[in-house]
Amino acid sequence: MSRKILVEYKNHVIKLGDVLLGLLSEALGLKPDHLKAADCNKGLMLACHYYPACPQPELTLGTGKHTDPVFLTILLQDQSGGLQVMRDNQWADVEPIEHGLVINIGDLLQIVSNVKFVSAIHRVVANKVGPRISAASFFTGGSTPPKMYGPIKELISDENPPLYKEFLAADYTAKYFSKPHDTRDLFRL
Ligand SMILES: O=C(O)CCC(=O)C(=O)O
Ligand SMILES: [Fe+2]
Repeated sequence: MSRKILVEYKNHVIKLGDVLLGLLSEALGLKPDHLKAADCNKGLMLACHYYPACPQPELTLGTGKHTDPVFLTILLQDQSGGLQVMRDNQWADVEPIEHGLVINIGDLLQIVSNVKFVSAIHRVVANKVGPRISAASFFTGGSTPPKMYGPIKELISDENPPLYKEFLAADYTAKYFSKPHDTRDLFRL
């Protein structure tokens, strides 16, 4: 991707992120700007993936099973296929839709929503035909100045006590990359 296209793409992703966070705020019964005001639209990171053709796809995976340690992921995938999401304890193919984007709820949105939203468990299977290319845009949250995140106060009540403690988004990401197990559990109350 050329630098110019990348900057243009990034600007579109930021706009879409704001729209999505507005809708997600409303879905939580909050004001449309709630998640944006909490800097959930900040800290955009782009990861471009290149999966070469694999001679023995049954022996490996393109990307192992995981959840994204972020608020929201906007994923652009080519037409190869291979992305799968866990649904009812089974892997379901996320069929590529031409010019379509895949939106993933990440761990941080699960935590601030106090599990009203659940982060998507997904993986990418290897493929004999290739390469496959994808570009993932991650909203990792506000880090300058560092910001504490935890279940949103308005969503907490006696019937819905907080399920997580507060933490810095950057600490969450650091723990995610240093521990082999489910990072969401590390912040459980
Ligand atoms: O390549 C893909 O479609 C998904 C990549 C992914 O899950 C990630 O970067 O977190
Ligand atoms: Fe992912």
